[in-house]
Amino acid sequence: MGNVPTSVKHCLSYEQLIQDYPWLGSRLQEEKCTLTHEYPEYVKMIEVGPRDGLQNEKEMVPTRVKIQLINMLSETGLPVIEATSFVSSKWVPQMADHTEVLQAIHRSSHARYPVLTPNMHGFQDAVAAGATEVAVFGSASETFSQKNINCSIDDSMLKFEEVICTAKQQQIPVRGYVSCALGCPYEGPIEPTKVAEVVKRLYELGCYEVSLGDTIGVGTPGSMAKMLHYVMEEVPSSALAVHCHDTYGQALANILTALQMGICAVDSSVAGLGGCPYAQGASGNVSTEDVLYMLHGMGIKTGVDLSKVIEAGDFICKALNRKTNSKVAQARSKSS
Ligand SMILES: CC(C)(COP(=O)([O-])OP(=O)([O-])OC[C@H]1O[C@@H](n2cnc3c(N)ncnc32)[C@H](O)[C@@H]1OP(=O)([O-])[O-])[C@@H](O)C(=O)NCCC(=O)NCCSC(=O)C[C@@](C)(O)CC(=O)[O-]
Repeated sequence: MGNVPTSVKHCLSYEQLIQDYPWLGSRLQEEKCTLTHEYPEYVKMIEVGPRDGLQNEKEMVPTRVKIQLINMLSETGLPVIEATSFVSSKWVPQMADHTEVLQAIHRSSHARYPVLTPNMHGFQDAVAAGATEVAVFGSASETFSQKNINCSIDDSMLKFEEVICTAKQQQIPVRGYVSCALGCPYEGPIEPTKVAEVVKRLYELGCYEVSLGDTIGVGTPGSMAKMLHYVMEEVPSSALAVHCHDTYGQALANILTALQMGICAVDSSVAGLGGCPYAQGASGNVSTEDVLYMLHGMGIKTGVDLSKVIEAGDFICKALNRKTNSKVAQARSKSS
């Protein structure tokens, strides 16, 4: 460690920081205690890498690679891993192997494996493939709804209602997404009241949790706080999650803002993979590694092993011949 420049040392882990600067220990410990009064003690991490992270890849990712990625993520302690989506392979060819993926993964008894199902067709295929949890995905933008799922917001709600009612009868939990919660690639800014209305509709239809998607990563702590203010007037914070893309480098700040406002469920993607096929310019989701590093540094529990997530990130980046988008993984590889 002696020859490592200070700037690099600053990139090392929280634990390493305390080891290198023992006098900081008590101060950081005090900060940790103060912070946990304001933030949740536990945050549920929803890993969306195998689905949102991979759906936009131009080259087909071999099915065995997807399976191994999910198996590695299952070893990390992540409580939720979104495995794939049952959408049209004409629209999203990368997810065409959904059945093989879902049937071959080793499911951990500690994790859940939701899959996306936009309509009854997808829901029935998913259940036949062994899905035990599904997610419907709507939008707060009319144009995005048309481009993404080929129907209006109102029509999408009719399709979701059918899925949710049938899922309820089969005791299958349904999660909901609302895309464009902080901006749309076609319509620009979206009124927070419109976001709140769509979130409320999904919640009242029976989604146990609704994830607020900053689909193109244009949000800031200011717009996140404003949007959440309106949404939380309609739906309790315990039924909300945030799903931030990092296009403008605001994702961690936006997540922190959401935590301050009582949200304790965060979507993220290993190695920061991702982008949406119907959202030009959307960069990857916030990386799971970076969110974990922030939360653990604040003394917030997740039950997830950061080192094992970094290993899974290394694996998928090598398979895709890609550099990780995670700052934490980059810093760790420089320091090792
Ligand atoms: C929604 C559909 C299926 C409607 O697609 P459509 O063409 O409007 O559907 P349709 O009902 O008119 O049927 C046309 C054909 O598609 C088939 N079909 C119909 N449904 C299915 C299905 N589920 N699976 C497989 N096939 C299906 C159906 O059987 C028929 O086949 P044909 O008779 O012509 O041979 C289509 O628009 C689609 O697949 N869109 C892809 C949407 C998608 O996956 N987007 C990316 C995920 S959303 C996202 O990334 C955002 C999020 C969630 O991460 C949050 C955020 O960041 O904001």
